[in-house]
Amino acid sequence: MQIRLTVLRPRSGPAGAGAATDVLVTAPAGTALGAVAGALAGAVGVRGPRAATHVHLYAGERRIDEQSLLGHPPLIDGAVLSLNEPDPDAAGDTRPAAAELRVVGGPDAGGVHHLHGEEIQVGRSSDADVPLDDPDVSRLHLSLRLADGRITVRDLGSTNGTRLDDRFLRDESAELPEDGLLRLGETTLRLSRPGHAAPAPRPAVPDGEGHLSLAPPPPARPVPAAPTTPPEIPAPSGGGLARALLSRRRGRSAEPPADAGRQHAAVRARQAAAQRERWPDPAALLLAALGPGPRLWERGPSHPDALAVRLGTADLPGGPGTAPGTLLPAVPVTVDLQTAGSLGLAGPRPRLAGLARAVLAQLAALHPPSGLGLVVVAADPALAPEWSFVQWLPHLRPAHGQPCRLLVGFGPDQAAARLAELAAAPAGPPATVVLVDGDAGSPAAREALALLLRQGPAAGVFTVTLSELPDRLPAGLGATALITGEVGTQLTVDRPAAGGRERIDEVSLDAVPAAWAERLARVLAPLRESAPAARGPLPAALRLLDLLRLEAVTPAKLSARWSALPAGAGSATALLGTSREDETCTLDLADPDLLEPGEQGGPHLLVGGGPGSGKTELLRTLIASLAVSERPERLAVMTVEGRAASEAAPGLAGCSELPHVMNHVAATDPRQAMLASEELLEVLAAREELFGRAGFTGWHTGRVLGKAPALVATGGQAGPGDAARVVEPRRSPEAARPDDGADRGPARLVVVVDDFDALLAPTSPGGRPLARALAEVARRGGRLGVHLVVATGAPELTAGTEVDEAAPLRIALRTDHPGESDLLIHLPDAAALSEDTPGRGYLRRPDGRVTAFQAARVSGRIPRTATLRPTVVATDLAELGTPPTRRPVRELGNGPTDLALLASALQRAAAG
Ligand SMILES: Nc1ncnc2c1ncn2[C@@H]1O[C@H](COP(=O)(O)OP(=O)(O)OP(=O)(O)O)[C@@H](O)[C@H]1O
Repeated sequence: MQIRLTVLRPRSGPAGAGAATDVLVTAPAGTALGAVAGALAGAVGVRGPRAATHVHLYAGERRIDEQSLLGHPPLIDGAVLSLNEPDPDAAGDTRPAAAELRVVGGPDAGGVHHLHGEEIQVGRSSDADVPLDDPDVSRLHLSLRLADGRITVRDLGSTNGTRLDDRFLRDESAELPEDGLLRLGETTLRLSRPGHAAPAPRPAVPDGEGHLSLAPPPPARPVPAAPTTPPEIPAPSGGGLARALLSRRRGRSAEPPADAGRQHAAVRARQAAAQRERWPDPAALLLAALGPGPRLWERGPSHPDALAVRLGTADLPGGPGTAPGTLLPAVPVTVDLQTAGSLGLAGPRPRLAGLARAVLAQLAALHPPSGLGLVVVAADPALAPEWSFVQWLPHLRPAHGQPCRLLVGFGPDQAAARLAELAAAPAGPPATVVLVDGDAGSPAAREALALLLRQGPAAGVFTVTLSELPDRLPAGLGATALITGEVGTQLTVDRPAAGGRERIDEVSLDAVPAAWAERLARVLAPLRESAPAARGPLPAALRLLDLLRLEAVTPAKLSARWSALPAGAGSATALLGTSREDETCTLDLADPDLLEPGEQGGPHLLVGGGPGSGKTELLRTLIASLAVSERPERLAVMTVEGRAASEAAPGLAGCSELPHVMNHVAATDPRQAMLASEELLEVLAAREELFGRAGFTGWHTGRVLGKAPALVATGGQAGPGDAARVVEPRRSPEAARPDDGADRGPARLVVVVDDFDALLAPTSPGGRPLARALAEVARRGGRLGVHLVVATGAPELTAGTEVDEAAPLRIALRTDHPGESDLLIHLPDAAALSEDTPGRGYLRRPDGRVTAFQAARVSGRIPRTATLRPTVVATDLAELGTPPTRRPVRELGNGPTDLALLASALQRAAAG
């Protein structure tokens, strides 16, 4: 498990007080805070002998018990821990508030202020109860008076005045209605009752690994259409039904003019409200994230407003149903990135940065990471701190094997790398938005950016570029938004429109402060979408022996299991690990229901995944699990190693000690490979001859019922053991024959191949014939009781081979690219699996069901001596765009592996 936290140094301490350090904590699931508390203190420079024992950590105002588990709230991604004292900034206002004032637009947007007391002053001064960073707002601009459940607003003689909805307030007070809009300077405020009509929060379930699994959003809300028809007017009082009918028959034009005016005003208000609802303001975004509410991550790739960003508000013409010349007050001005392809933002730095933060914030809050990836590039390293908040956004995680910790390009090298990656092969969720702050940094990066501007949109990559000077924006942008100045700030938006282009002047921009953006990003940091196939927590790691209830494995327990098995063809059931839906994840290679009609025997299994995803361990687990499920006379295993094993990567060699494993083939040895391919072909031929049309299962069933088909004589000696013997050449026959001398007929044979892709390489001398023999097994083996389990590290190489096509059981462990996952399980999901959880994957069954599972381990050491050492490493913003240093998994202890313990018990059970 890895979680990213921030540690605050005590404010009351010496130099550096209050400084924050971001850290990456790596620890096994179940680690308590106490195990890393000293290291967390060390990360902010508080060291010494006292550090480990006298460290107190607070989340906000609450002290965290040192027994609290890492990965569980509050110790989850994005958390801020303060050392030895509560975080004074986190003191929440828990008093019930009469009303809420939201900053819905302007240069300091996003704030949500709870109103307490009788009089609240709003202004630019830091002494104001609601301070606003807007140069066009007076120091004390207006006051709000709360009395008798009503709120009145009064302008305090401000320079630029105050507007309440449509009216300028001079010296008089006016009542502020709910949803009333107050406009002062460039800022727009809206009054609302706290919690009023607040949607129920969506469940966000801790997964124990530092994340919260977010329940899917409720079914897509229809996009509120702008109302066009005036509302129905109630029948005039006293007129009765006849008059109402008459007025309707006469049509609306028959209404008196005063009513028409009311109707138009109502339509205008509804149209404005619908547009504001459709394009939420920054304060609404923050509340949706904090909920988390239904609007969080509401825009999947097919959402009608996907990738449309709100840049500010303006008074825009009303739609049909409003009087000619009507302006809708303070309605959102948006740019649809999918239509425009690219967007350039230009203007003075503080406002520009605030606007760009608002753009990124709404992309991240409204779009799920599965539908949108974000990349942030600033070739000028001095600009990087401006973007530090993006490190908390889950949309920047390199889910597709990009060589970096985070999808950022800070500094010229990283900038060039990110842009080149995107220009070469835009890999990512359905869409990617790349924000490029300033010049791209190098000729190559500029070229890549130009290519992205031209060709990116067709590949789902949309660019937002920032420049202080409009003429430094790259050419060929689809839309621009130019900020006019630091005072009287306005935006001029130029965007595509039906039949051409459209320019909108006098737009009040939405800009959000850096602290607001960081707050939103930290709220989003731990959230993960619960994929349909991966709902609920999976354990980080588990032990096969525990899962098989063989914590203390003895020959007697194994013999007892085998004795309970019915006679007949036997099974080939393997318990692989746990899955959420079924608890245990089991597959049966002998399941006759999974075969085509007329076939008997069972299907084959294909396993794929990137380097270190846990393929070999999964094969070992499967072999061990098969061995526990069946006695060796009825189930034999042949292992094939496509690549040379080494001490560090022993491959399947450890399985050779299991009495079921008849033959271990190193395919890198051409002679062994050749012999193995001949043996396999002989097995198939001998079994076809022996079983005839009955097939493996029919033949065995017939024998149990005393109706065995006539045995075929081979070399004068007839016997069902012949077919089995051809796969037992490396072992003494006694090891495979039961002591009772009973001849039970050929065993079911499972051929387990690791690194199958290596067999297909032109440089593999023995590989080709072996691959051809395996293709024959794939084609003919199922009904003969010969099953294939094949692992590939290169699904693109093995796709389309007979082995691939004959495998209705399919597993994808973590892949480097969604395409590889798709080749394996017909879903891209395995590309999003973390490198920190080897053995995690998806199993696709022949009926199309896909189950997330965690494979159990069998080659670990017994748990008491096995551990991962927790580490705390300070992260450096400048390094986030560079490849991560992989920490080798260090297992302590030197006891026997579970596989060795199991092999010894199985050998004794088989012999006894
Ligand atoms: N189910 C599991 N649970 C916990 N750890 C695992 C599991 N499977 C694998 N690992 C860890 O991941 C490491 C890599 O596993 P493994 O060698 O099986 O991967 P691989 O996909 O075969 O890699 P490669 O393609 O490089 O051969 C192992 O050393 C082990 O520590």
